[in-house]
Parts: sequence; C-alpha cells; structure tokens
Amino acid sequence: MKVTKTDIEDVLLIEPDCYGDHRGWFMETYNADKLNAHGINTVFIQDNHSMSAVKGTLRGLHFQNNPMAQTKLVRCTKGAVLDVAVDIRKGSPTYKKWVAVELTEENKHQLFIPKGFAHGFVTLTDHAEIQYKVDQFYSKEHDRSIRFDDESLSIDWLTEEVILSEKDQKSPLLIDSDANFIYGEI
Ligand SMILES: Cc1cn([C@H]2C[C@H](O)[C@@H](COP(=O)(O)OP(=O)(O)O[C@H]3O[C@H](C)C(=O)[C@H](O)[C@H]3O)O2)c(=O)[nH]c1=O
Repeated sequence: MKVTKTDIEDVLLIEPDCYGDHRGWFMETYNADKLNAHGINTVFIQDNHSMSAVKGTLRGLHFQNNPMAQTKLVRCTKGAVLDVAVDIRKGSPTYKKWVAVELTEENKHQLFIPKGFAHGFVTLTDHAEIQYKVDQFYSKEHDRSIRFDDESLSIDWLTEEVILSEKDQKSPLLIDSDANFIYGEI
C-alpha cells in the first residue's frame, strides 16, 4: 500500500496493492492494520455506494456538521470520477483550498478525507460508481451542502455542463452556510 500526502495536510491519496494473475486480480480494499501503520486509525462504521448514470453528474459539495462530521475513504469501482475535497475548517492554513484527484475503476486509487472537509465529485464517464466508508452515521439533521461553483473556492471541475440534484441546485455559498468546523477543534 502506498500513501501519498496531497497539497492539503491530512488529505491522503491511498494506492492499495493489487495482485494480478492470469485469472484477473485481487486487492484488499480496506485493511485497518495497514492504514494504522500509516497513521490512519479512523474507525469506519458505515459503507456507502452510489451510482451515477450519466457523465457530468456532480454530487456535492457535501458534509455533515459537528457533532456528526464524517471522515471518508472514497474509491471508484466503476468508470471514473474527479473527486474533490475542500478544507472548510475556519482558521485552517489551507482554508477554502481544495484537492482534486481522479479516482477510477482502473487506477483503484482511494482518497482519505478527514472531518472538516466538504466532499464532492463529478463523473468522467457514464455509469460511474463510488463506494466509500464513513466514521459517523448519516444524519439528515446535520447534512449540509455548499455550491459546487462557489467563486470563493474556484474549483476546476474539468466540465461545464453538470447534472445536479434538486438539493444541490439550491445549495448556499460557503459564506452563507452554517458550517461549524474550527481548525484544531475537530
Ligand atoms: C448520504 C446518505 C444519504 N442517504 C439517503 C438520503 C437521500 O434520501 C438519498 C440520497 O441522498 P443524497 O442526495 O444526499 O446523496 P448524494 O448526493 O450522493 O450525497 C452524498 O454525496 C457526497 C459526495 C458525500 O460525500 C456524502 O456522503 C453525501 O452527501 O440517500 C442515506 O440514507 N444515507 C446516507 O448516508
């Protein structure tokens, strides 16, 4: 397993070992012990899986407010997505900075996104699926979204035309949201 730092501290790119042979391949998609060896000791308690039918579907930017904030371990198991994590921890040296990585069925890469970050992705293929582990249960009451095209973030989604949920079409700007993350207090 290879774990690489990104431009934002604590957002990590994980490349699990994949063992190929004449039948195909095998990989451990999650191993707590191996993550612990890289300083990742998050206890995940829920697995999520979403499928987006059409290229250009954008889900995000989402997060759950404290005390139900979620750390996420995201991977793409069908097609390809551009996965984005945005630092929304007030006082953070990388506040409003974002990291974007291509997670694909082929590269099998994973993105580790700590609490205090908004998460979103845009699909780069038709029929894209992501599966991700979270360390806190879903809470509708604490579920929040901010606009994917918030100019104060200027995220490059690589595509102009996007398909959004009704909820995401109505998301507020970060400045207008009640995101309650304070750097160092999570
Ligand atoms: C997230 C979630 C949703 N739901 C229900 C709530 C809705 O009835 C339905 C679809 O939810 P939503 O439209 O919020 O799904 P996404 O747009 O894929 O949201 C997710 O997308 C971004 C990329 C994320 O990182 C979050 O996990 C999450 O916000 O599933 C559940 O029952 N449990 C859950 O954990």
